[in-house]
Amino acid sequence: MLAHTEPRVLLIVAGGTICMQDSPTGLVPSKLFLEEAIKPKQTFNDGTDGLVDEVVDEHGSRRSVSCLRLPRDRYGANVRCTVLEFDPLIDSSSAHSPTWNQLSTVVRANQARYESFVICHGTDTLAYTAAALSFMLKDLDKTVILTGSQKSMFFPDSDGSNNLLGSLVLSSHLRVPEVCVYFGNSLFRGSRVTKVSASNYSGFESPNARPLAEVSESGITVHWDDINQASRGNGFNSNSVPEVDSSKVVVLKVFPGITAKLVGSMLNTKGVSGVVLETFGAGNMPLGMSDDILETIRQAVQRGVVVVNITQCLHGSVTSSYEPARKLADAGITPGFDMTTEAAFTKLIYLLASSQNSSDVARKMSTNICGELTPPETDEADKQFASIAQLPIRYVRSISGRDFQSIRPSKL
Ligand SMILES: NC(=O)C[C@H](N)C(=O)O
Repeated sequence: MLAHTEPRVLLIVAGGTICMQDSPTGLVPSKLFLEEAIKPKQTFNDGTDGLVDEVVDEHGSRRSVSCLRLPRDRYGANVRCTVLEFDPLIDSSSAHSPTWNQLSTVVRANQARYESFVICHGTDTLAYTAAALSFMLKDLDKTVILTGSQKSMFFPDSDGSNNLLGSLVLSSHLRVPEVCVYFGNSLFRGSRVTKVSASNYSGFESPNARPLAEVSESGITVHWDDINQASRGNGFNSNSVPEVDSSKVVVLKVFPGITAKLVGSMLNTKGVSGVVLETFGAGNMPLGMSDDILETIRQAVQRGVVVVNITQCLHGSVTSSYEPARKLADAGITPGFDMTTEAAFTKLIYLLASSQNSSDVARKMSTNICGELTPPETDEADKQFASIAQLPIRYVRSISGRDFQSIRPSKL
């Protein structure tokens, strides 16, 4: 028989659809989330009444909060879940560096008392918060999982219960010393995710890195080899991470016909120290029409602005194959390889908060620091199939029942 244990998880509720109720002005976060959407559900509450716990909250104060005991699971554990609800709860479209600083501070301040952390967050900017925390908590030796939902847990057909329960179970049973996202039955690395659907229950993907774990009816598959185990240190220096400030970095998406004037207006904005340039394909932008763009970038880099080149494509990496990408590199742009916009943006913010030296920041932007980037030599982009002329055509019956028609059926 398995020993009876009570792993302790701190559930931090920051806001998002998962905790929203309808109002005359539209969906807004509800203060009744814990009392009316979580506590009455048997999967989250074995009926033990009156459990309380004391935590350090998002304002740095000690607060007495409710604690739930989950029903005994397959591994003999009654997970204990302490619930800290932020005040105010927010729609994540408003979340940026103040929220990231609060979340990082709460995890750090409470880390000694909990084995793991689950964060309920809106999906709109969940990928940004997950990436920001991946950098800000990279020395933490514990599992942090962000989750949310496309439909509120106040509605019976919500995906929230599944996402929340999965996060609590995975975080309390797997040692994954990373910031992760659990959504739609997949556990992703936090610095790799991006939101790909505004409504689908599988709303997130991690395009350039497979999930760390996947859940199906038959069980939980964990890709152990992919999980960061390296050099997380023996503990956690709570003074080691400065507060981050998202107002110092901008994202500029290149579009056909973009002008030097527009590029200049972003790069020369007062207070901007970093720019994430989302370019076409493998790192290109229209330089043929106007070399002023290169000159504008060169001057900004010389002034100490860090400019990072990432691709607008969901898959693949910035390379130096094409002339425009090489010219951008010669002008001082830093290749961000296969980082998502979310990872590049938050990494730049994090590095700028940690260092005054722009060439040091630029160098680290091209270096993998917590699994957010695939160095170019291991880039998959150039791997090719065998010639299509040599590939077998497999016979697949269509859903409508119509057979595949070949112009040479006898040869296939
Ligand atoms: N599904 C959601 O959570 C969307 C919501 N607007 C939010 O990001 O807070």
